[in-house]
Amino acid sequence: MTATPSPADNGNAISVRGLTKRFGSKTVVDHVDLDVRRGEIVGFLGPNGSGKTTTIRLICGLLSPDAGEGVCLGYDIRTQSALIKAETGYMTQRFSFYEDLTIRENLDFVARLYDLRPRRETVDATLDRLGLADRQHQLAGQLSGGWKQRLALAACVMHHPKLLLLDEPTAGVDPKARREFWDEIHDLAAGGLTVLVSTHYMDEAERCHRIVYIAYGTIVARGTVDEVVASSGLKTWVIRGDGSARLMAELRRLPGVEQVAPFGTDIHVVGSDAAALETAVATIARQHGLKAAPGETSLEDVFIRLMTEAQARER
Ligand SMILES: Nc1ncnc2c1ncn2[C@@H]1O[C@H](COP(=O)(O)OP(=O)(O)OP(=O)(O)O)[C@@H](O)[C@H]1O
Repeated sequence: MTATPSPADNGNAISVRGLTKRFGSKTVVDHVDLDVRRGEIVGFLGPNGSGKTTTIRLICGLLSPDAGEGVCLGYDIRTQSALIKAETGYMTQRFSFYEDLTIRENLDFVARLYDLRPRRETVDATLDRLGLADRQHQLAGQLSGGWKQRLALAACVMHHPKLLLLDEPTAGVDPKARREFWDEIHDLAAGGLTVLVSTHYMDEAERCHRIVYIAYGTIVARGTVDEVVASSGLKTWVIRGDGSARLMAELRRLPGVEQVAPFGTDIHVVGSDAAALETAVATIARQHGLKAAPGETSLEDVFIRLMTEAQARER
């Protein structure tokens, strides 16, 4: 397929403005602006039902927006969805295979579907590229979660897309397989592929070049992980040595304390009023003869705060 890409993308693989989608009376994507540079890995985070999947589908033209506009890979998301799909790999939350076919047979099926030629060489190259060659004759149904996911990724990149849209690709996959999957994603991005990936995992967010946080269909934070943590204005103290429920309950009652969470035998105490937080922590530490020290605010602390704020706005 050929078409002249629009010059309006300014080097971005994705550039959308005011993207809005309603289902019935509910607005699930609400004036979303999003830019993703070519070769960038952007993490898309947010609570369940916040609009991540819907936004991804709008970007690749699987759904049409009720309002808003944009370009993806230089093509208009409203009118050129076939061209976008041809150059995009989309891994959905529940990828499926023929369980009674081997890895090779599954990939061969996908290659036929997309009329990829030369088919045999394309499948061979994909098996090699994703480290699947040694297992090519294993039945898909007998693979572990990590290998199934690798097969799904292979099926998505076999046609050499320019953009990968990954919707919670590592749900239910063990940490080692997740790490290998992310190494693969970074290799692909280093080769020029652009990746937009939705996830609920903090460690995965930290492996993205940039993150975008969406709540109730609205983007409420974006930037590098450090930028998002810094812009939250949250401070964290760590009280060492007593993670008891009683101590946590006492802390929660004090002004300046917004979040209290146990980490082993430590307690992490988080708040946005630095002075009030320090007073609260010092009071409790003194009363109980415990040590307290300033700690690092985690991305998880920031996301919990963003979620709480978004819930309060919705009420
Ligand atoms: N086809 C549809 N018809 C009606 N409502 C829908 C449809 N698709 C999604 N929704 C609703 O839109 C909202 C956003 O859903 P979406 O799947 O985009 O969220 P998400 O952020 O991807 O969630 P999760 O993290 O759980 O995958 C949800 O309330 C969902 O129930």
